[in-house]
Amino acid sequence: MTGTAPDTPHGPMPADRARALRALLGGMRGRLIVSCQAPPGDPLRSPAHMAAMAASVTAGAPVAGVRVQGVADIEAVRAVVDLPVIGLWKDGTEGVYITPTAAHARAVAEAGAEIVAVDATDRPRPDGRPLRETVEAVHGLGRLLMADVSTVAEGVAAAALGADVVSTTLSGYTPYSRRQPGPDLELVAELAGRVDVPVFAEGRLHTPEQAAAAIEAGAWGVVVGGAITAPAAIATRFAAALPHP
Ligand SMILES: CC(=O)N[C@H](C=O)[C@@H](O)[C@H](O)[C@H](O)COP(=O)(O)O
Repeated sequence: MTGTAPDTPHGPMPADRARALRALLGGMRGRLIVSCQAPPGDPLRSPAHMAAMAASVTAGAPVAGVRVQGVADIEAVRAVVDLPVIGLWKDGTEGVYITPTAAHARAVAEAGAEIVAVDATDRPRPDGRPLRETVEAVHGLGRLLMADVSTVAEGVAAAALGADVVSTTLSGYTPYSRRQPGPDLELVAELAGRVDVPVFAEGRLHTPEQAAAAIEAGAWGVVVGGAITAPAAIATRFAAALPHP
């Protein structure tokens, strides 16, 4: 990680704020961030349930932060969890849907997320505006930006635009990226060698061994979702291992 402070559109971020944000990232080094999200239609899909999930996970385990979807969920989690929140807003299900515009990013930041996760893939954005506008909006509100990418080139481009962290979140979810059952540790390693901002491993981390391997591959931290917070997915894996699933 470099010591560079993110700039606001009106000049450099105040030194104390920049120090606080650097400290926040420092606190995630080598550690686990838990993504607390439930898909539409899931019985756990509500701000109250996600707040309880986040509170339960973080009270019982040495977790360095949580990743939370949706303005209402972020506000609910913020009220009960005293850890850094990586916030996002999924709007839609196709193409660029993770915090797709600067307006979405502003709402996520204002809901209380210290880090705003946004789709930074090389696909058309729904409002046709450049990613740079979102980066500026997030920095203007004194927050950090996590670039969710699917390839090395996307991570390099996002870091060059001012993303404060890069995450492998979307590897396997764009038509042109590697598809595999487990995490894309190759992408983690390649990105870690190419960008000088922290790289997070995220997506299909199913086991503690994979999480450790991601750190070994160069990840600053790991973000784990379904393997911890999606009961049906966990139950399915157990059932699938039995003779009569
Ligand atoms: C592709 C996409 O929309 N990923 C989302 C990003 O926030 C979430 O649905 C994932 O749960 C999260 O990235 C963690 O991944 P996993 O649940 O595999 O540990």
